[in-house]
Amino acid sequence: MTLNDSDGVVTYEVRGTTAIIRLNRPEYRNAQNSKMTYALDAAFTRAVEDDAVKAIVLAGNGKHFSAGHDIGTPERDADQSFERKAVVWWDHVGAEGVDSRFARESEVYLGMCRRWRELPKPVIAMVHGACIAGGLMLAWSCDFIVASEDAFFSDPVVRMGIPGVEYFAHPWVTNPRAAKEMLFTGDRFTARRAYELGMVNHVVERELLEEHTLNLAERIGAMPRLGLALAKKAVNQSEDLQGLRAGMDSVFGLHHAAHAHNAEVGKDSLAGMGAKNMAEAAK
Ligand SMILES: C/C=C/C(=O)SCCNC(=O)CCNC(=O)[C@H](O)C(C)(C)COP(=O)(O)OP(=O)(O)OC[C@H]1O[C@@H](n2cnc3c(N)ncnc32)[C@H](O)[C@@H]1OP(=O)(O)O
Repeated sequence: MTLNDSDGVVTYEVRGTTAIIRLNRPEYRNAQNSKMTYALDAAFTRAVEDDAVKAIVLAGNGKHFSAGHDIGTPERDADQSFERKAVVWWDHVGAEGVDSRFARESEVYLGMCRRWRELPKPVIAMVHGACIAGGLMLAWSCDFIVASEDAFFSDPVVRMGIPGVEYFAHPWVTNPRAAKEMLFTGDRFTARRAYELGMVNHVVERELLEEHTLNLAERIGAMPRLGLALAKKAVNQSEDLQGLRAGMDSVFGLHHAAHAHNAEVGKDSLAGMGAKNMAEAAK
């Protein structure tokens, strides 16, 4: 069964006991706007609610897994025009200052990724090509990351004056020194390096990526449902006791200090550099 959301920015397919959700803006390297994020949320919900689905795979169509947040396509989000869905009480504090951006990023970036991390079914990120900034957030909120040899990972947003992506898991999914290297240099970490750091579970040849990931998902899906859900919660709770959740909350404030600084000096944090300049700077 294959279903597309109304705009096709995410596709949904079930094979065996595995739901495969794919980011689908290949022409923009799967740059994420709110339309995609909400479509992704709907796809995850669909997979959770389908009793026949035991595990979920998250992938990207086209050359790359994801180029991160949309910082320049015609459909990119604008804070003031964002159609808020859940953070309704923020609607009552006006929309002239930081509130709009804060509401949007709380919900669409940090909030959604945390919600997906808590899905009661196992989720595997199947990563090929670029997995940059907002792309990391998606991969990190999954339980496993399986990467092809050509995959690379980076968080280059210090170039925009921002201290890392909203879902600030860097020191937990790697280690503090590697996190600083990733942030201070903006360098791309190869799949092998990410594997050595413990960020990635398996690295496989590109041609074998899908087969390997789907086999893994089916194998995991054969485990008892409740056992899996509890084991997932157990590990997530352990990470939170090691400070992940509270750390992210505290860094979210620094993130917004950076946005406020950029606004104060007359820059647009994200669109300011633009995707082309970011791509050029990373070479
Ligand atoms: C807190 C912030 C969080 C964030 O996530 S900020 C976003 C950070 N992301 C980046 O810095 C990635 C920038 N993009 C790249 O480095 C490269 O791209 C890639 C390595 C991902 C892919 O390279 P290649 O395969 O050669 O494609 P291409 O020709 O550079 O891009 C194809 C089209 O996709 C657009 N695009 C790429 N990334 C983004 C993006 N993140 N937001 C919006 N558009 C993007 C380009 O501009 C271009 O578009 P056109 O065909 O119209 O020239």
